[in-house]
Amino acid sequence: MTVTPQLAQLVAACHWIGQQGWAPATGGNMSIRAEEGLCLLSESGKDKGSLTAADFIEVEIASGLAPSGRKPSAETGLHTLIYRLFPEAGAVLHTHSVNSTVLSRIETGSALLLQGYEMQKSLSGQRSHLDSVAIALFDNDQNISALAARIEAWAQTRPLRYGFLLRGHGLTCWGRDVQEARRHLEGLEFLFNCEMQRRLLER
Ligand SMILES: CSC[C@@H](O)[C@@H](O)C(=O)COP(=O)(O)O
Ligand SMILES: [Zn+2]
Repeated sequence: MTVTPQLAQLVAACHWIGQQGWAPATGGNMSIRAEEGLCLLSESGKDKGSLTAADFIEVEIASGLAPSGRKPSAETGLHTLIYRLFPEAGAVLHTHSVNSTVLSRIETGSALLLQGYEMQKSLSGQRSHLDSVAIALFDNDQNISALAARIEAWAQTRPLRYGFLLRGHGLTCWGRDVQEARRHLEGLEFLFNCEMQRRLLER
């Protein structure tokens, strides 16, 4: 497989995610959009902090099938959903940090509201800490097709921007390219950390 600059950046992002402790024990999955209706997705069950370019599998965005017969992520259906919903999305990063896992359980509503933080401006298009950023929050489901259908239905009536949380599971976020997806991931994780500590201290 040709190692494009985006694939090289994705592999580097996976190593960084591993170093942050956001992909413990094979958790997490990562992908980029490729040519001709394909995406390149991490192979299921690997340690995502030590992936190489050879650990990424071509998957058809329309069908979710891997022509090679290799086994892409168990959460392939969420990556392909994002590429179908958002033509501008070029990279998707899914992580299992402690903060996203716990906060998504503490918050019982259908979105985590972030407001009052300068770091909201790490999210493309955000201009002020005075604005409110809603990160959609869905109940987790082992049936990925059912989960993807719920997320798709939500996105038909409400804005779905930057990423979404899965309750007790983690964060899936995206960007135009690996660089933007990585900035969104780092910004959101920083904001989750702040929000977690604010909720603990303000009780
Ligand atoms: C540690 S198991 C976690 C998995 O069920 C899943 O949530 C995950 O993120 C990784 O699955 P994978 O199939 O390796 O992409
Ligand atoms: Zn996961």
